[in-house]
Amino acid sequence: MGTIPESMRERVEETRRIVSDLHAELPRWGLVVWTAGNVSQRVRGEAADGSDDLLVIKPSGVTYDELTPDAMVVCDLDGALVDGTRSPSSDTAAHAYVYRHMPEVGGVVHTHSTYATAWAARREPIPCVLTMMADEFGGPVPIGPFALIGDDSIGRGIVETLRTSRSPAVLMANHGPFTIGKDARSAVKAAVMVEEVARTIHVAQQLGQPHPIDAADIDSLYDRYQNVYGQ
Ligand SMILES: O=C(CO)[C@@H](O)[C@H](O)COP(=O)(O)O
Repeated sequence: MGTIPESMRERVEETRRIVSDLHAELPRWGLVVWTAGNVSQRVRGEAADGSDDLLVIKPSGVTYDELTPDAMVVCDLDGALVDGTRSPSSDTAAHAYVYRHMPEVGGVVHTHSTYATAWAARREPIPCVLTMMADEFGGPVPIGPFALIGDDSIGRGIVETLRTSRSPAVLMANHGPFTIGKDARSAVKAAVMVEEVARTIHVAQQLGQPHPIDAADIDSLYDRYQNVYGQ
């Protein structure tokens, strides 16, 4: 097992608190059952290429009411355990792959939220027919390839899909949503929003054919929301 560099210790402990708190948002927003979801955040090291970055993630199979900052696990970007008393999430390899190949990403979330996962089961991208989708996703929410857990397959599928999309969410085929963000809070927001639009558009489709939004309007909405909205 590696060690946390002295220069990163304080930021790692703060990230443990952040990631522990954000896991409580998954059941709060109805995104998980039992332990079926995880949140991680990158802790940047000293190396310019990010090779000494670390990630903080939940321990595998632990229910959300048992999670505390001290229970959070620290890994390197190969997914190897650096600090922690329990095994890291079974999705750690996927989170680590995303951090290695998308240096701008600071947070990753995975859930099996019902409506988004139903779209994943059908391998159907969520069409951009809501202004909320244009705001948050800049277009459709794409489908990633079917990939088995256990190696870099899921992470590779996430990166290959999101590299060609403005969306911070990808629906991995027959599995469920993975989301990314500049930090873990942004990735949790994307997980909440992808479940919301998956539900709304599912309802809309029960009533008829949703009307598409023109590409120019999607661009305008996305630009405003990403660069003007909020504080
Ligand atoms: O999708 C899977 C397993 O197939 C995982 O997302 C688990 O559902 C959550 O695993 P842990 O984070 O508790 O290891």
